[in-house]
Amino acid sequence: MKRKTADRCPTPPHADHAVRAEAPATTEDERTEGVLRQAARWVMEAPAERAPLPGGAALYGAGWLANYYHLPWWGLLTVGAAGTIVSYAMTLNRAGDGWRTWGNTAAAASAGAWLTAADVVGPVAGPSGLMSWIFGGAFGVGYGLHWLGLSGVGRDRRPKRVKGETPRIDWEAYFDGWGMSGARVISSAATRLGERALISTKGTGKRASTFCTKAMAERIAEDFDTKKSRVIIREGEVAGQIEISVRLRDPWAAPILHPLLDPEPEIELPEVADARRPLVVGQDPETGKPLEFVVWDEDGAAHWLIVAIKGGGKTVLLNNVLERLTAADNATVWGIDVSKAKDLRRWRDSGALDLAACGPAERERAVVMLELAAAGVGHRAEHNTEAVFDPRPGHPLHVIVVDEIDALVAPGDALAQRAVVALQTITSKGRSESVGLIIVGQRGTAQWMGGANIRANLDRQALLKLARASEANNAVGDAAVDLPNMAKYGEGKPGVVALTAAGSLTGLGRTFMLKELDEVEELGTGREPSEFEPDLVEFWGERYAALKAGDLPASAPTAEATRPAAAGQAAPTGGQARPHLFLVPTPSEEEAARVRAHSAARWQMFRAVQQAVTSAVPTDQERQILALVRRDGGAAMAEITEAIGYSESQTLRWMNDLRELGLVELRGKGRGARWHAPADDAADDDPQSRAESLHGIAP
Ligand SMILES: Nc1ncnc2c1ncn2[C@@H]1O[C@H](COP(=O)(O)OP(=O)(O)OP(=O)(O)O)[C@@H](O)[C@H]1O
Repeated sequence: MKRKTADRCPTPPHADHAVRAEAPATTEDERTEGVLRQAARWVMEAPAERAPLPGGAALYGAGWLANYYHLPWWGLLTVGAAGTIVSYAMTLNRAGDGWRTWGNTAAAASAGAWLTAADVVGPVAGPSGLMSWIFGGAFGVGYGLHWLGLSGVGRDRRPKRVKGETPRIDWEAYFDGWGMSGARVISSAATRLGERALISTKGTGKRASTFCTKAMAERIAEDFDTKKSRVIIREGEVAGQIEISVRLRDPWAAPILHPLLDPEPEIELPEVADARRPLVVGQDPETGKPLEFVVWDEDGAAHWLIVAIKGGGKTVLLNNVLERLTAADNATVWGIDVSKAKDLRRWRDSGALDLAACGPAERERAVVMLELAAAGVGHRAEHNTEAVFDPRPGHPLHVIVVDEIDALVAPGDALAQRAVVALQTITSKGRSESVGLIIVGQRGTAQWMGGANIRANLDRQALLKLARASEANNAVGDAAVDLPNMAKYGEGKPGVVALTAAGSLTGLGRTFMLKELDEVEELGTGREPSEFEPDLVEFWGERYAALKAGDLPASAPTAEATRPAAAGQAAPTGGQARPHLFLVPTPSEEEAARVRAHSAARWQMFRAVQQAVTSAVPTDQERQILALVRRDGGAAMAEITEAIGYSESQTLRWMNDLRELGLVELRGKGRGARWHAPADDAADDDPQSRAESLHGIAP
C-alpha cells in the first residue's frame, strides 16, 4: 500500500492525524472545482455551439442584478444599442451579409432590451413571472436558430452523390469549422477521385496564403476521414483565392497500364511520335490529364534531371520516355548506363537506339559517346543556320540519356573528368543545337552529377519518391515553389512524379507501368532511330563509324599519347597497343590515304571541340590571363583588364567563362577579391593541348 505523508510523521500515534490529513473538506472543494473545470472544457470543445448556454444564464442573472441595484435604465439602453451596432459591424466584417450577421445583431439587441426591461419593471414582472417566461422563450428560439445555422441543417455536410458516381461536397457548410467564415465558393467540380473547389477568401478578413498550411490540410482531412496527403491546398492564381482539392479515393491504388500494353487504353499514344511535342509518359490520376514530358520546345532541347531514391521509379519513367522518343521519327537516342543497365540493354538489343553503352565494362565507350555528342554540338553550332536547330526526320533531335550518372562520374578518374567536360558542353551549349540530355540519379546534389556547372544548366527536373522534402531543393534549387512534398505526396508509392521547369511545377501524376524487360524489348523492336544529318556524320567520321560498329575508337587515355611529340609511337592503352584512329604510328599506304581523306573533317572537329572546351575566350588572352592568375597572390580584376586591354565587362565575361571551366577561381569578397589558379591546377595552360587531352584528337 502506498505510504501517506502523515505516516512518516515523527510523532506517533499516527492514526488520528493521518486521517485528518485527508480532510474531507478539500475533497468537496476539489469536486466543485472538477465540475467547473469539466463544464468549462465542455464549453470549449465546441464554443460556437455551447458558449451561448452559460452566456444566456449570465444574462438572466444580470437582469436580476440590474433591477436589484436600480441601475439607470437609460444607461442600459445606451449600452444595449451600442453593443448591437458593434456586433453588427464586427460580424458583417468577418462573415459578410448573411444569417450570421443578422442573428448576432438580433441577439445583441434582445440582450439590451432584456436588461433594460428587467431593470425597469423587474425580471419577474407580470402574471406568473411573465418577464422570465418571455426571456426563456426568446432565448430558446434564438439559440435554436443559432444551432440550426451552425449545424447546417437543410444542407448536407457529407459528400453526397448527385448523379451517378459524382460526389458533391457542400464546401460552404464547412467554412466556419475551418476558420474560414465569410469565404465563398467560386466554382467546384468533381474530380476522378474526389472534388476540387476554387474559393474566394476575401470575406474572411485574412490573406489567402494563411490558409495554405499543413495544419489546415489536416483539419480538412479530419472532416473527410481521409489522409492528410489527400488534401491539397494551393493559392489561386489571383490573390484572395485558394484551391482545395480533396481526394476521397486512393489515387495510387492501381498502377496505370502502359497504353500500348492496355487493350482498352484511356489515353491513346500516336504510333509515330513527334519529339517537338511533349511526350506522354503517364497520367494524373486525379484529373486524368496526360503527364507530359517535354524534350524539346521553341528554345531547343531540354536538359533533364530525374531524381528518386532507390526503387522510386526512375527506370520506369525512363522506359516511358525512351518508348516515346524511339517512337519519334525526328529524334535519335544515345543511351548510357554504366551500372547494371538491365533495361537499357533491352532497348539496345531491340535496335531502337542509335548507340548505347551498357555496364561498367563500357564506361570508356560511354565517355567517347559523350565527347562525340559534345563535338556534335560545336559542329551544329557552326553549320546550323536556324536560330534553333529544328528537328525533323534525317535532321533529328539528339537525346543522350545517362542513367545512374554517379557510376559514370563518381570515380573521379580521368574518364570521369572527360565525361564531366563533355556533359558541361552539352548542357551549356546543346540547347539551341537540339542536343538534349537526360541525367538520372538518386540525388540532386551537384556532387552526384559531376559538378555545379552541369546542374546549373539542367533546366527541367523530374522528382519521384524522395527521402526528404529538402532533396527537392538540391535538384530544383531554392527557387522551387509550389512543389508538393515528394517525400510524402505519393504515399510511398513508386512512379509518382512531379515535373518542374524553372522551379515551378509543370506536371504531377504517375508514370505508366512499364517495367517488364520483355515488354520493353518488344516495344522497341522494329523501331529505327532517325539518321543524323549527313554533314554531322561526315564530321564525326571514323569515330562514329567505329562506335556504330561496336568498336571502341581509341580515345586519349594519356596526354603523351596525343601530343604531337608522341605521334611516332603506338599509343599504349591498358598495356595493350590499340590502333589509334588519329595518331597512327606507321600507317600503311591505305591507312595514310584514309587519314588524309579525313583530315579536313578532323580539323573542323578539333576547332569545334576547342571552341566548346575553351568557350569564347581567345587563345592569346586566355594565355595572358592564366599567366597572371598563376602568379603568387593571383591577380586583381583591374590588373587583368589592363593587361589584356579589353573592357572590364568583356574581361569579366571571359573570367566567368574560365571559372566555369575550372581554370580560374575567385577568392575573397568585394574590393579585396582576387583571381587565382585553382589549387589543383594541372598547369595545362594551352587550350589546344587541353582539347587534345580531353578529346583524344590532334590535328
Ligand atoms: N508508375 C508505376 N506504377 C506502379 N509501380 C511502379 C511504377 N513505377 C515503378 N513502379 C514499381 O517500383 C519498382 C521500382 O521502380 P524502378 O526500377 O523504376 O525504380 P528505380 O528508381 O529505377 O530503382 P533503382 O534505383 O533501384 O534502379 C518497379 O519495379 C515497379 O514495381
